[in-house]
Amino acid sequence: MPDPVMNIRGYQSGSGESDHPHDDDHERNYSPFSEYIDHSKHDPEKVVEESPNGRYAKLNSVLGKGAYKIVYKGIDREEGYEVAWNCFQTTRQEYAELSQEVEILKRVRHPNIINFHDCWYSNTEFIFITELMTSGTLREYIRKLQHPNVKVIKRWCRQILKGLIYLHSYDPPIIHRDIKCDNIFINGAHGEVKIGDMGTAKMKIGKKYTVIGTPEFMAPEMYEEKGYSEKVDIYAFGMCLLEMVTGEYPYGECKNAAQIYKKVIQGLKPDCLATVTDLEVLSLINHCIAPEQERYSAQEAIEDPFLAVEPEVVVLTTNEAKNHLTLQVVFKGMDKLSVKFEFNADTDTAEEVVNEMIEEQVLPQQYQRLITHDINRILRELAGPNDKKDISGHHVPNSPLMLHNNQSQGAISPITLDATNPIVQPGLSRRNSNPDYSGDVELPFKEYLPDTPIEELVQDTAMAYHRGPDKANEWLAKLKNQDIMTVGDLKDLQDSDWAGFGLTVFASRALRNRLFGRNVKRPGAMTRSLSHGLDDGSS
Ligand SMILES: Nc1ncnc2c1ncn2[C@@H]1O[C@H](COP(=O)(O)OP(=O)(O)OP(=O)(O)O)[C@@H](O)[C@H]1O
Repeated sequence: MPDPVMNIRGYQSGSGESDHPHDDDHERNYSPFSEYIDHSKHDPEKVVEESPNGRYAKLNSVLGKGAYKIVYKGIDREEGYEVAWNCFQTTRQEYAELSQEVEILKRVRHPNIINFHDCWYSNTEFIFITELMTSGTLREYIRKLQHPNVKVIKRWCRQILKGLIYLHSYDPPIIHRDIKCDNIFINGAHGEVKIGDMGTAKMKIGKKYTVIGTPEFMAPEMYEEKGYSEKVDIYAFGMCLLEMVTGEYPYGECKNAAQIYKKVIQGLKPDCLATVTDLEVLSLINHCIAPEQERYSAQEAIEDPFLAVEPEVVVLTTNEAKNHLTLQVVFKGMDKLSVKFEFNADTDTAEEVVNEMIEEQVLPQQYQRLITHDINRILRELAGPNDKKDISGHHVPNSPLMLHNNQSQGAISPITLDATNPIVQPGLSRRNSNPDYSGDVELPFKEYLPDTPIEELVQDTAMAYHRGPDKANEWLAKLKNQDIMTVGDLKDLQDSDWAGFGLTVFASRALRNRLFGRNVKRPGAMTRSLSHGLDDGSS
């Protein structure tokens, strides 16, 4: 086996400074920066070079230098915004070999990955234009904030993982190979986090003394020449998280790459791991730096309890009597799921409605207690100090605020919208996991003749609301139990008759909407709305 230490890229000192101890090597092969250094003395806004097509201009302003490339500020003349102009020393032959990679990079588009706009070869350099990041790297931020608070760390982690989920979902997966806090950039006032230094991993492989990663962040399998998978990015992410929470560079106790290598292949963890006291963080790090077979995927990591987003219930509208409410479950900080539903304080209880939403797979079970608790809090606040409840939890209608109403108003509208991170719901096809999908009825309105078999209505409804055959059969059994055999049998029923079927509020609403044509999607009625009630009268 070749000496792996000779095969990894320039060791960076544990002090966390971005020095490049293999400068010798660079000097031997080329001197990428010396010809540019004096430019900083001149006007930083001066255009010093243009792209072959004239669209991009390089300004006389260096944004940063790494071991391999020098990055300048540039301008996209067509769009009128600033870009990063990256110069990477390489041969024309190496550049030609990269053409396939480059085509892939051009197609990579994700809010948590730095955009790659264009590239060309010029005068011993591979030049590529990327999105410009304005606020430095995560590593600089960690140093600046000293100990970033847990909320900030969670926000960073979710964004990095969303980027990784996207890259790893390619077939074959795109492996970054050099995830570390120096390659994760922060943008602007909102603290957007993006993965950078994309696609240069392959280029670096060709360089002497270099490979693929940074020793402190390299998974054990990367040191062995047996091949590795996208899980190496998760290992590196685990090390980034360790750096975020401790402020220390992992394996800072090691003096050189050889020492790190020895520890990593023996399964010895970085010393600073022992200083992590928060058990949730520790568990997530351990799942990320575990041996490859046991290691989390990016999706599993984002679903880890440490990163789970706690839902909150908000009141959207209430009537004057404050007994008919429109509530919404919001998952703050994550556009994962939002559920709007109506709640009749006289006839519904938080427990029943939440159970129903879980039963209908509109809400994940794990939030049952939290959401129930939140709805009850809202009810208490709305009812004020004189509120009374009966033994079943229903509001007693002697409260001056409460009007009695026998009709249950609970209608639940599932909305699952996030192009990059769709929540997985049985019966909800991936086809629907795009931002244009409003989560409700997809079939066109249909007039059912009275002698239409009840099966047809039930099947259409289940399909329209993305419920599987199991649900349809369950609804059908309940209706048939009450001798409902045709659509005609249902049409003339009163609300109180519907209550006798034992269907959930959701199922009754869905069937009635389908039957009577409320809220049925017609061509052009698709909205971009994140929240779309079953019974919101929008159509
Ligand atoms: N898109 C960008 N926007 C703003 N600044 C950037 C951008 N990309 C890189 N830089 C700056 O240039 C510096 C060098 O870039 P980078 O670290 O990616 O180079 P590298 O040669 O690939 O280095 P290494 O492999 O050591 O990470 C960064 O530290 C950063 O300051």
